[in-house]
Amino acid sequence: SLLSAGPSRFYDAIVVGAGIQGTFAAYHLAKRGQKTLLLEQFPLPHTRGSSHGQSRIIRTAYPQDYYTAMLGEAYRLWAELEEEAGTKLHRQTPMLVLGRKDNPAFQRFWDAMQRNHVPSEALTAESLAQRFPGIHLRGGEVAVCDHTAGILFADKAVKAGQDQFQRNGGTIRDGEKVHGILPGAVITVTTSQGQYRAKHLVVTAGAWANRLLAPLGLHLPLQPLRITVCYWRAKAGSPPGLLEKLPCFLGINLNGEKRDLYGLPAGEYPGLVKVCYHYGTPVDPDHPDQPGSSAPDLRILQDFVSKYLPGLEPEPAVQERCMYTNTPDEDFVLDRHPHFRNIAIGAGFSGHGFKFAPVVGKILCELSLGEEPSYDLVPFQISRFSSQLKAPCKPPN
Ligand SMILES: Cc1cc2nc3c(=O)[nH]c(=O)nc-3n(C[C@H](O)[C@H](O)[C@H](O)COP(=O)(O)OP(=O)(O)OC[C@H]3O[C@@H](n4cnc5c(N)ncnc54)[C@H](O)[C@@H]3O)c2cc1C
Ligand SMILES: O=C(O)[C@@H]1CCCCN1
Repeated sequence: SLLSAGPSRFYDAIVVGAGIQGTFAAYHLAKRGQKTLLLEQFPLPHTRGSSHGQSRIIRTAYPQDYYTAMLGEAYRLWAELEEEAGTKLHRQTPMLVLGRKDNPAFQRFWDAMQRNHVPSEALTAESLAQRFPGIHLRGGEVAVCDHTAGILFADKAVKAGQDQFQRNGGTIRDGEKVHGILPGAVITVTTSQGQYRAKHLVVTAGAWANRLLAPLGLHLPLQPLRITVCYWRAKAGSPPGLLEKLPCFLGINLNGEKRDLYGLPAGEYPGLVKVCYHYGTPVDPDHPDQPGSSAPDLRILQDFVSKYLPGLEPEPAVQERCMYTNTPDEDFVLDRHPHFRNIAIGAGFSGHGFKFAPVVGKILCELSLGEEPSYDLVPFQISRFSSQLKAPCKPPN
């Protein structure tokens, strides 16, 4: 029974899912003095979710002001974790936003960067060619450089967050899968190994979120996608240092693509540049190897690399796998369960959530404790989906 199981079965808060978001939710809860349990289905560290690998982009450039507004605090909290852990978790490198001047999506970036005074600089194709000779733009394309950007060391960051969580008194139980959540003033969580109780719960289950939420009457429009992460080698005879001198870049609708393409300079694999397509194949997170081929994404990438990064071999040298969990508008879900208000949900990070994790974790901590969140969460509310579905006609402008 629960009683005979001893006091370790009772917590102030439980967090389900130890990716980067759950790790930071747990970290903030523990720092706030909450006795917190972080549960993870796989033995840690693992590579079956969305938070593994060595690098993620951090940047202030965002088309939507509500993301840029979170980034000031995100940079500060990342630096705080670096300080606490005594490890470097990022390195600064400029990020180029590339696109056609007349492209509306590119203009939204550019306008927002001006509006929000992001330290940045516009580059013509000619000045870009001088500064970053590895990138070849084509007619009508320009670049704007975000000088605040950098690369987060993803695996190290997950580990550092979990270490600091434990240092603040938190408990991690990995290789332990949550099977059921029984809501109430005191919530009961049933796992592959036992039962735990807590007054506050955070669900940060990545691509598996709906598996846990559906039994609680919530079906979020989340689409897990399999992403092929590709690393590319310089052609024999390319100028030495070419790859290291590349910045991060985000190509908006380049080469006629509907989705963005992006890249990171060599670092994790010496001599290999990471260049990927910001989309993938719908996937069941428990069977990530099943049908649906990544060939179309690869062809998109090869065509892009051969035209825009001609110093690279047009065949990827290394391929890895990762997952996105996309919402229809690609905005996150940061909200309480509509009926069970002591359950906070963080989901649908849509391939751009890593940089925000310290702030996301703080928000989820506040939501789970029933506090007023530090940010306006309207863009992230669950109710935006139900109104979309219910409204038979467009609301008046
Ligand atoms: C290729 C790629 C590139 C990206 N690039 C960037 C970038 O440049 N910048 C950026 O900011 N973001 C980027 N992202 C996005 C970012 O990595 C994700 O938004 C973020 O990692 C999502 O974290 P998460 O904690 O929500 O999910 P996850 O890391 O998947 O964590 C969820 C965890 O919950 C666990 N879990 C699920 N169900 C259960 C259960 N029943 N019981 C116990 N545990 C459970 C899972 O095992 C998993 O560990 C990228 C993502 C990918 C894939
Ligand atoms: O969040 C980011 O900054 C990147 C941009 C490119 C696609 C992957 N995510």
